[in-house]
Amino acid sequence: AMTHPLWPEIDRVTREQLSYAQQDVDGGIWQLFAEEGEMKMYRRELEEDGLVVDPLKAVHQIRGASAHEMAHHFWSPDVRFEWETTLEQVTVLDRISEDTLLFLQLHKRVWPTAQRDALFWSHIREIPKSDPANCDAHDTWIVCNKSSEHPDAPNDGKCVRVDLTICFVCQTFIDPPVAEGESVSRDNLLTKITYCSVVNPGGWAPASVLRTVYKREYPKFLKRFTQYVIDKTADQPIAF
Ligand SMILES: O=S(=O)(CCO)c1ccc(-c2ccc(C3CCCC3)c([C@@H]3C[C@@H]3c3ccccn3)c2)cc1
Repeated sequence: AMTHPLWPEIDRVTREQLSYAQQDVDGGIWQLFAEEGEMKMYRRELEEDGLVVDPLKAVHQIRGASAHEMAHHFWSPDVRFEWETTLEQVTVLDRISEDTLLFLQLHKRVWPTAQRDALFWSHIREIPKSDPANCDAHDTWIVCNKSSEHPDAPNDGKCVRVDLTICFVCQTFIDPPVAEGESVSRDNLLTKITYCSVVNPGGWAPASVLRTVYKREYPKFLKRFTQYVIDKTADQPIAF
């Protein structure tokens, strides 16, 4: 709840990530490295202590599912294995509040690097209409994932612990607009997605291997995830 010791960090980081996600990808610092249909993926080449960190920013737009549906399925532990292909284990260590969970994830080993795990809080919230970040969207949702500590998941050296900050921002526009009182169909839902990720691999990994994995895995993940939500919600009433 709001009184949880992590709450101030969760609130601050979520706000910071929302504004970071909404900054335009000016061609200057961001390098377009993948483009498929409406999906465009950018990265910045960045190394910290010789480790590839390469911040990533992806923008995508889809029809047929709402911002709430996209954000909810990205956040929900129950469906994670239905779309995430790089995980071996997912554990929810703590339910910090109704909309904030503490995850421990074991990632599949990326040869020849050591196996990685990730310990992070995951917070979902709707951005109120009054918030200027919402601009003219029908609804705006954000999921923010940020590495954290937890007594039940000490960094025991069996795995290399990554450090990650991730945000998944979704905005739904009703396009074309429908008259008051008219029902909205799924075809009218135009949802814009911005996905930002900074993953520090936490220990040595060859730059060439990581950059190859990033180039392969990120486009695959965003395409697979969005299609999964569209398919899963197709015959259900729209959840805004
Ligand atoms: O958006 S999320 O929160 C979705 C919840 O799972 C998330 C996304 C990605 C990661 C992640 C963690 C570790 C690693 C590497 C680092 C060295 C060896 C493994 C990677 C590499 C980049 C590749 C990758 C990219 C996309 C998806 C999965 N794998 C990614 C973690 C969380």
